[in-house]
Amino acid sequence: MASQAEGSSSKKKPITIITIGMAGAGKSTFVQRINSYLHSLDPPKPPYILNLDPAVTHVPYEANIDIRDTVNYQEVMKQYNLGPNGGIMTALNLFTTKFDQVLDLVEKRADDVDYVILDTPGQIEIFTWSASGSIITDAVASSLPTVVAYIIDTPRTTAPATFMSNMLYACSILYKTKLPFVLVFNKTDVQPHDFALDWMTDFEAFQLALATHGGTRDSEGEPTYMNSLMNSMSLVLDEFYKNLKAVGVSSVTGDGVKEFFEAVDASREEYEKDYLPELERARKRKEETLQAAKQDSMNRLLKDLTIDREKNPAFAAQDRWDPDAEDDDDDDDETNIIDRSADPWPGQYVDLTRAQRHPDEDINWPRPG
Ligand SMILES: Nc1nc2c(ncn2[C@@H]2O[C@H](COP(=O)(O)OP(=O)(O)OP(=O)(O)O)[C@@H](O)[C@H]2O)c(=O)[nH]1
Repeated sequence: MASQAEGSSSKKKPITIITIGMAGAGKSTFVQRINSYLHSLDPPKPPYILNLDPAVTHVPYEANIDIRDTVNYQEVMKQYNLGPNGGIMTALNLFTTKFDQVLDLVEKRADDVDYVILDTPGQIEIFTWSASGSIITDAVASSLPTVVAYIIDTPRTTAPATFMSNMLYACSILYKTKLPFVLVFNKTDVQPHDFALDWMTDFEAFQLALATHGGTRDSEGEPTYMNSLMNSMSLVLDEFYKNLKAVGVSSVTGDGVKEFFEAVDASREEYEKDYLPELERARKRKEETLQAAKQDSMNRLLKDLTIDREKNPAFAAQDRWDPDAEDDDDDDDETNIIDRSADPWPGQYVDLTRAQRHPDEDINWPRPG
């Protein structure tokens, strides 16, 4: 996949915002809110939106590309005999096989939009711990400046242990993706996020909250194992907090959305300074390894051919490669990702054909996990 992020052009490339968060944290409502905020600007800056949740029944915004137009998740569950999570993951795997088309559509619109927004499946691990989630994230990030918006349900994060679990999860995503990261404390209309900022900036404030929260001492008044563990982990997290931006947002009232975009715009620089050079290094390493492996295979092939020809000169004389005899089964030209803003939607489409080489083949690919 060609990187275009480093190319120079008069217009800045759009920033991709990948929204990730626990089930019910408010991802879809947040996407709807930032979408309406961008529309309300003068001049308006309508974003390009991708819905990657195949199981959602309703999204409160108009997606440009919707996974549900390509893969019927109910059908995937039936065909592959899967439960709901396996169905979502397999649907995402199937969609990922077409992601080059998605990127093409996004890149075609790169000159007209400033923001590309990805709404991810409700079950966070389906996106963050699956191969398809990584492929999608890497593909997008190698093509456009990208930032992860980690949506947190603030009212449900006021207990120190829950707060820490959520932060550890965020930390794991940050280190996995290595992308610029914005923590979005959502639902501030219900619960202001000051306590969270306090805990993130003042280590002792968190320790105090931990010590005074119920269940942290055993019957003899000693700190519990859990309490000691959380104490140690909060030290680790202290380092992690330095690497990210945090904003409080209410997706219902729109409070904090402006600050969110300031954080996103500031992340562009971070992406260019930290992520891109690392991406280039990784690419170069991969290219060198590939070249070395190719050269090695070629040397071995030539050596085998020489021995073969010496042993069987008659066969060697007939051994000619006929390019016309090659099987031409390259069906990559097939297009079936739909940009709703450009094409009419032809109806529900289930792309399972590529998973089976012939109709009665009894295989279950791609498997979840
Ligand atoms: N009060 C308040 N409620 C919110 C806010 N954002 C989202 N909600 C509510 O939180 C619930 C979950 O919101 P969704 O946007 O569906 O959350 P989600 O993370 O997309 O949910 P899944 O994809 O199903 O995991 C809904 O009832 C929303 O109305 C907010 O800022 N304030």
